[in-house]
Amino acid sequence: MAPSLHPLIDNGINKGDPAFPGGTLRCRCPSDQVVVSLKSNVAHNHACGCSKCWKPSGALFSVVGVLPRENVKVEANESKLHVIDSSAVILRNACKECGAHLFGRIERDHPFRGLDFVHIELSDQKGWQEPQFAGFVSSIIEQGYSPEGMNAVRAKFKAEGLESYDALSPPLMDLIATFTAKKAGVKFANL
Ligand SMILES: N[C@@H](CCC(=O)N[C@@H](CSCO)C(=O)NCC(=O)O)C(=O)O
Ligand SMILES: [Zn+2]
Ligand SMILES: [Zn+2]
Repeated sequence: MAPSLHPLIDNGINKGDPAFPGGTLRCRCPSDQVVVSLKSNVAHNHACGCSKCWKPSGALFSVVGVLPRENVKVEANESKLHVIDSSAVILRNACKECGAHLFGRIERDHPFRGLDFVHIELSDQKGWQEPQFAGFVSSIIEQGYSPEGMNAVRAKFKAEGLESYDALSPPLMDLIATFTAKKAGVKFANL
């Protein structure tokens, strides 16, 4: 049987609406949900196989995108949120009761500081940007997925139209490298 990558990918990807203005995320509690409003669509939405991003049960990957942190606002039940690992680069604010991650924020000097990481499956609205690529694919091995199954995982992403990377997509890796180079005072030239 083909592995379950993520419910938003397994049965075909629904294209988002480029004009989608944003919407509301709710945690998975049956009542007193944590509610977060997002005032824009997400960008760089991707499947992530890393060990820290929140995955629905049974899925090998999370689906996570970014948007400017000023577009993210907790509207209800903020007291239920806690940071699950304060030593991580991305401070993931999760519901203490249901475990859903509402947003991840970076406070340290980092190329993605200013962007929050969110899971649009916590919204029941349609139009969010569809997944663009799969990142940190090999990381699922670190969580116990058999290395022999990796060809099937990458083939399934390909069949759904997504490239697999073992870190992030080339544009994001270029952003990280540019940040690192500028910080080190590197001068760019066409060598
Ligand atoms: N093999 C590791 C990789 C973890 C990792 O570097 N994850 C990335 C991507 S998360 C969203 O794309 C990252 O930036 N992590 C920073 C953080 O998680 O705070 C593993 O699987 O853990
Ligand atoms: Zn909850
Ligand atoms: Zn991740």
